[in-house]
Amino acid sequence: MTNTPLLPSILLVGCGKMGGAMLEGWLAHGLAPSVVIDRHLAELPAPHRVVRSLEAIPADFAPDIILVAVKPQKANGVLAELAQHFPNATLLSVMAGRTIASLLAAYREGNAAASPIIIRSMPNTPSALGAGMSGLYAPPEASAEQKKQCDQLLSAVGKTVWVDQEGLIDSVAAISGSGPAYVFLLAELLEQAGIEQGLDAPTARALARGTIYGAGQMLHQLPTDAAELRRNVTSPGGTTEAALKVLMASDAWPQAVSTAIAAAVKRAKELAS
Ligand SMILES: NC(=O)C1=CN([C@@H]2O[C@H](COP(=O)(O)OP(=O)(O)OC[C@H]3O[C@@H](n4cnc5c(N)ncnc54)[C@H](O)[C@@H]3O)[C@@H](O)[C@H]2O)C=CC1
Ligand SMILES: O=C(O)[C@@H]1CCC=N1
Repeated sequence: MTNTPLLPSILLVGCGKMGGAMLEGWLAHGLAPSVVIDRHLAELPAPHRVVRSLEAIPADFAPDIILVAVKPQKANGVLAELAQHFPNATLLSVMAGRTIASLLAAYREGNAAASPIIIRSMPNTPSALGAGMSGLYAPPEASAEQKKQCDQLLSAVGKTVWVDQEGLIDSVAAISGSGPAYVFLLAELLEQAGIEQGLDAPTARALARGTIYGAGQMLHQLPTDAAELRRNVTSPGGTTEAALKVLMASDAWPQAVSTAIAAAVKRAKELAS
């Protein structure tokens, strides 16, 4: 654990792939005493605790932020239960698609008098390595302190951007929330193509992964436009140009990426309630 100040205390509801990735990063940064609810997590280093249900939370535990990281389709029951224990909580949702209005309605199913503040975010799994990229949206009624605490949590595991319209969180989900999967697919396809071209599997894997890492580092460290970095690789009449003619054909990557992102945004809208 480092000497950086403690992050806000959290009640993390759902410690799967995304909740777990963030928790890994937070534990490395120093998290105020926090509680995780998930049936699949065995234990946590003290002073943090894992419990199986809300009833098992210590009565005097009052988290700064309740972070909801269950599947969007499974949230309603959890929210209704949370509302009975924490009627005026600050909730940070990482759930794709689910709107603040739908989350509030589910909360009030459990306690009609509940008045939580709900902030939405869309992190990604590189958060586990401190290399996350998150978007956040807060409604006008959220206080500066509530926004600051949510930003602190996500900044501790990567970079953050705020959007000023709730609907744009769906665009964030499509680009950076789902984005690591697109990059991992590229790694798979490059590796496979390397094998097709005669490389042995470990060599193809090392080349594919090392290349994505190196290109990512260039994008991370240099202010240069991606297009210029691409042109720097592309010798006139050379090998890259031959490959890019295929990939950059209007019906290839430009169309496929645009259509894929639109499909992700559409799915987020379908998950709204
Ligand atoms: N996986 C990713 O890369 C990202 C996921 N998200 C969002 O994160 C949320 C979780 O997704 P994943 O982590 O991928 O799913 P997951 O299935 O890996 O994790 C969900 C976790 O919630 C737990 N859970 C289910 N019901 C519960 C309950 N009533 N109380 C406490 N825990 C409960 C499950 O045991 C599981 O560990 C989703 O809403 C998703 O939209 C957001 C950004 C990226
Ligand atoms: O696939 C999903 O719905 C979640 C949200 C972004 C990444 N994983």
